[in-house]
Amino acid sequence: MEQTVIIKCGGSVLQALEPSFFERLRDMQKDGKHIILVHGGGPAITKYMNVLSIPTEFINGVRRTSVRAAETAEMVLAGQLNPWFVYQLNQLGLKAIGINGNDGALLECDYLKKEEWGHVGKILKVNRGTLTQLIKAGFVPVIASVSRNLSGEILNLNADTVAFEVASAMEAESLIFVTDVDGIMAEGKTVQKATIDSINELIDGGIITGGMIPKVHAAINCLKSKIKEIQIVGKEMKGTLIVKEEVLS
Ligand SMILES: Nc1ncnc2c1ncn2[C@@H]1O[C@H](COP(=O)(O)OP(=O)(O)O)[C@@H](O)[C@H]1O
Ligand SMILES: CC(=O)N[C@@H](CCC(=O)OP(=O)(O)O)C(=O)O
Repeated sequence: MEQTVIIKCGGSVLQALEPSFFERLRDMQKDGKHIILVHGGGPAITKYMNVLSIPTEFINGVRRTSVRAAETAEMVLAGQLNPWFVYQLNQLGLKAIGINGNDGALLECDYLKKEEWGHVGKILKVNRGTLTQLIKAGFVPVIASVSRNLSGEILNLNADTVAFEVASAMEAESLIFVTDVDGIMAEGKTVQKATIDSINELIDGGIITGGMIPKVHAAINCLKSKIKEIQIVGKEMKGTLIVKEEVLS
């Protein structure tokens, strides 16, 4: 859909977003952009898992998810953070509507690899019509990164991956990852422009680790699916621009 912008807000920053972020969304709307928000909530899921004495395990930024961890993820993402975020957006006049992968059959999912990852999902299809209808009705869809498969089992989805899949299905013009750091950092500084090659070097060199890995993988997949503009930014919306290859000027 023309002029669609996907903005993914990480759980690391979601509840610390500042008025300038919401103003930026309003400005984008005034410029005729269709906004779709995707949010995570990793730290809050971990917090509740600790309360419930459920062990936490991450591999390369992705949570290995037991049944109880999946139940906690659904409860926290769809039951707590999504309504909270929608409320904030509505307060500012953005006409937000909260959905998860299960609502309007938005995300067709199944197990990524059950023996290895447990209840982590992979997205088979994004039902573009659900989002298009909401946008046409003037809503800002706010997507929580959890869904169910056809048998009703809960699947925990990495929010960076959801953002990429939604951006790709909607043929979005840009995807912005908002996180708790000002983009990709190397040698103590923000990398202003990163290419697929430079990202792979930073991963191989152990500079990009943990939660940054699903983000850069999603960004690389975006480049391959022709999304023109991809950014990883902090709360001030400043950070790294990800481009296919560096053009020498
Ligand atoms: N090279 C890097 N540059 C920036 N952040 C990095 C890098 N490598 C690892 N990280 C980690 O990635 C984190 C962001 O990912 P994550 O915690 O999953 O955030 P979110 O909840 O926003 O998805 C940063 O806070 C930082 O600790
Ligand atoms: C499978 C998987 O890793 N799911 C994530 C879902 C939340 C998420 O992605 O939150 P952030 O955006 O804050 O990282 C998790 O359980 O933490």
